[in-house]
Amino acid sequence: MAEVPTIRWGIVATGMISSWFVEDLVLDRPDAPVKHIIQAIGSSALEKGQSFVSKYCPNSTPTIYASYEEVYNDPSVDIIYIGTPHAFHKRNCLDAIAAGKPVLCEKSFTINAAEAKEVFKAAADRNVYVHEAMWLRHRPLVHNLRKLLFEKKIIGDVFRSYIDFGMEVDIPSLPSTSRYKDLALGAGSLLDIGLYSLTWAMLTLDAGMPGNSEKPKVQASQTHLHGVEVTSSILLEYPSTGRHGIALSTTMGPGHPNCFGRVSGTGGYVELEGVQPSHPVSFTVFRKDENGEIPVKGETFDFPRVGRGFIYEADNTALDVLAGRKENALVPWSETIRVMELMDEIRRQGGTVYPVDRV
Ligand SMILES: NC(=O)C1=CN([C@@H]2O[C@H](COP(=O)(O)OP(=O)(O)OC[C@H]3O[C@@H](n4cnc5c(N)ncnc54)[C@H](OP(=O)(O)O)[C@@H]3O)[C@@H](O)[C@H]2O)C=CC1
Ligand SMILES: O=C1OC[C@@H](O)[C@H](O)[C@H]1O
Repeated sequence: MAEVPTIRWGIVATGMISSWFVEDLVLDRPDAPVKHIIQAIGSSALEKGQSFVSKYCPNSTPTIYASYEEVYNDPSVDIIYIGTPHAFHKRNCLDAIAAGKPVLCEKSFTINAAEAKEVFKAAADRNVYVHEAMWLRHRPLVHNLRKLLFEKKIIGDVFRSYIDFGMEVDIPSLPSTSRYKDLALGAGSLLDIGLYSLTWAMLTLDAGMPGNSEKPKVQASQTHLHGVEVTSSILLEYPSTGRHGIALSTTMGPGHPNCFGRVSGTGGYVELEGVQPSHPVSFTVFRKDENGEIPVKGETFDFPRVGRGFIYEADNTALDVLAGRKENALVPWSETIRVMELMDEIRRQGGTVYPVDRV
């Protein structure tokens, strides 16, 4: 068997997403194009780092640091993964870039577009790789669907997409330090989960993205509870095609248990399936028959379920870094800025302000 290249990850923070990401990195995959090594872990406390390793990557032997700085400066680390809450992403990215390390940083990339631009400017100045970890954009399911929609025109001309991300979070009973409640950490449904609904809408309405994305017009409304934005309802309209997107997010209650969205076309529709828009597993195409009728049973396209699905993003990132690229082709810097600007506008209309917006 041909030797595959190796990449050594430095994981910053030991919360939920870091555990999901690391569990997928260490999956035994004979067909993986890259060998992923967990080289270092950075945490606020050594014991947290130790317990993280024994739970999520017990067969790895990373160096565990009680600071993030030491991970950035470890010469045996090839790339940094940032899994802190939104409000820390700018600082963490800037620190990693200053150490000359490539970065894969969780979504939302920053709190606002100004912060994202600051990070990309620093990356450009230092000639360092940076990539927003919008894992959805790396999934084969998404590429397959876009091909069917825009190349094969399987449902004719797409004219509308409806995407709903509902997740019940009991904000009143959470501690004030929770990332779901603390505005200083970036709490709010839009940055956390509405971003997926927006991304899905863009993926299914704009054939040109990410290289030649069209800027949609946006109308939005947001509701707040205890000062935290808990419901965002967004209407997108694409000027060149008239296509509409309805992108929804809420932490007030769960969404549909299996179908989180629908893409409508002149020749039928596609149902998007999975427990949440962040975890799509299949889609079903309902096409008009020769009589112009939509059959009751559609054609389902199912996709392999490998871990939680982070491997596609992880492999692509590793291949970028090993090839010396500075941006990822599926999530280029311009696309991250575009989405952050859209979310800034949605928050402006909806009345959601974070402390850093005022700086
Ligand atoms: N792609 C995806 O599917 C998902 C992405 N995410 C994204 O990942 C990021 C983190 O989310 P999640 O893992 O759920 O968050 P958690 O609260 O579970 O973990 C965040 C970690 O960040 C570190 N941290 C540093 N400073 C603070 C602070 N003041 N308060 C809290 N944590 C701090 C801590 O690690 P330590 O103490 O070790 O330093 C903590 O464990 C967010 O950007 C979120 O949007 C989240 C879930 C899924
Ligand atoms: O990215 C995410 O997707 C899954 C959710 O559970 C989580 O809150 C969010 O950050």
